[in-house]
Amino acid sequence: MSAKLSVNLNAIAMLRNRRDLPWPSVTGFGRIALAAGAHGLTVHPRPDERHVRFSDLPDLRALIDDEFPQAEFNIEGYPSEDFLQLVEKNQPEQVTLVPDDPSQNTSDHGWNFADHAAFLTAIVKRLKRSGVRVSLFSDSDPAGIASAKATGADRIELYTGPYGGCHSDSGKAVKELEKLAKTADAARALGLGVNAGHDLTVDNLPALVRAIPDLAEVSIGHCLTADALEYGMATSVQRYLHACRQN
Ligand SMILES: CC(=O)[C@@H](O)[C@H](O)COP(=O)(O)O
Ligand SMILES: NCC(=O)COP(=O)(O)O
Repeated sequence: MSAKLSVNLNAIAMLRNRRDLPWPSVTGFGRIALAAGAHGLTVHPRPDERHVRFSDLPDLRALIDDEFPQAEFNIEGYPSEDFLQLVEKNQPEQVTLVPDDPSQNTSDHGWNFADHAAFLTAIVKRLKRSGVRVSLFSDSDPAGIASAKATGADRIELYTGPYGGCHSDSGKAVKELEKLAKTADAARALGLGVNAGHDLTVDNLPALVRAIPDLAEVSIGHCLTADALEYGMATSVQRYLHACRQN
């Protein structure tokens, strides 16, 4: 049982955007993630570019092509015309369509597949013409999966926010996990692959992977970036202390 790991670079980009300086480098941290064994990189460009910028995408595409050709690039977002053109220009291996409003702080729900059937079907058709794998962000709702399949998509990405939000309530987490597993079962039965993401952590990931044995990929950014800061802090302070001592 193992899922592929795609590292989401949005949190790194948000930190970089605090100042007009090139660090932390989005491409640099992408390189570190892939060199450490991550299977891919994820970005979620939003219309206001408050996280990853559109100009980051060609650099990430080139990083994968030039240095890690076995890795995958996953671009997530709401399928506006601008987003679709960004995808077509940067040729990711996978695109994940998310029903985000531009004003949303972060993604907080999946598609209502029945309500958006015609819209999604046309977009999936357009994207698949350029050879990209298409995944659709999905709530834990087995009843919606037949409509997801009917769009022509290849995979769903299970929205794991409600599961990740149960970090202090193990009983609730078990219930969320059951809903995720049932939705994954419905997807598998119809031949859809299953990805998952949002608020996944080192602590809540093992139970998810056990509950969905054929989970293809998880994309993780927020907590992984928090962990990177925590586990890199002591070394960084030591380097700065060394730089302070110049006598
Ligand atoms: C679809 C999804 O769950 C992620 O893309 C999530 O929205 C991360 O994006 P932010 O880090 O920009 O919130
Ligand atoms: N698709 C989910 C994703 O890319 C990362 O979500 P998060 O770990 O930043 O919550």
